[in-house]
Amino acid sequence: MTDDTATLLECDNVVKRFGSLAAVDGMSLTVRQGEVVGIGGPNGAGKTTFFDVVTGVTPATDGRIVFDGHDIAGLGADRICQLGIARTFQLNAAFESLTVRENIDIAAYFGRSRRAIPGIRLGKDVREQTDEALAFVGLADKADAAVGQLPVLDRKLLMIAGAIATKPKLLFLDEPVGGLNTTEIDHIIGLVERLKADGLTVVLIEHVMRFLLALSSRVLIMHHGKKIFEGLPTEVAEDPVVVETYLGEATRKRLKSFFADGEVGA
Ligand SMILES: Nc1ncnc2c1ncn2[C@@H]1O[C@H](COP(=O)(O)OP(=O)(O)OP(=O)(O)O)[C@@H](O)[C@H]1O
Repeated sequence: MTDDTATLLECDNVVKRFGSLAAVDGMSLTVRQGEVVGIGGPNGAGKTTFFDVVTGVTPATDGRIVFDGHDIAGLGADRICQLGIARTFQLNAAFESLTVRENIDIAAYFGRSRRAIPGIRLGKDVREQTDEALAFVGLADKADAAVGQLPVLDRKLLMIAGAIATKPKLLFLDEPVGGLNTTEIDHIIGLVERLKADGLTVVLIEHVMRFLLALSSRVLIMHHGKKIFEGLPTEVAEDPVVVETYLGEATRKRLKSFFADGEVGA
């Protein structure tokens, strides 16, 4: 990573309180163009809340968030998406009664520019973005299926397709492989590798360490709303505080062998 790489996102001392609980407690993060930043940490550490604040799902209590030259703290999720940050959710988020294609059409239509309702008219550009996103994730054959009938992997792919149909500059993935088996995890690793190869900047949350460490160029570990570690994937299991608060000794050993010979369980 060179020093002159463009900064895409700058979060400075971000705080989110729910009553007396500081779910995010002074998080700072810089994301540069083309990076894949992985965020880990125990349940309740504040990872999703941090995503929610940056993507406008919930407003920050305090702090500065600048994306691509825009001060986005306090903007709504629709506006932030239109500026170029797309995201997926930990749990399935889709219009259940609509088809796969209709879901992606909605993302492509509303995710790029301000639109008025009523008056939806899907232009050629929207249809092309939808087709492109469906083909990219491998859901073209299921374009007309009702979302409610999809298996777990396809539902994850649907969320990713919706996100990339907005043509983002920065993609946030919240536990993209939660609940998937090993083969399915490998499938999503391949997909994120292709997004990386296309130059997309990605920030991801994941508990599955082999996913997090295989894809990330830099890793952050959160605990009690704060960043307790930031460094290279190879350094995570060497950090005594991370081992103590999050990984445990068994995972530390598995990760050491992962970097020694490329093998680790989920
Ligand atoms: N809307 C809310 N109101 C009150 N407390 C909340 C709300 N959302 C989250 N919290 C609390 O904030 C803390 C951080 O939660 P968050 O979901 O961000 O953690 P996380 O690191 O993403 O956890 P996990 O890995 O389990 O998804 C938790 O204590 C949670 O109970």
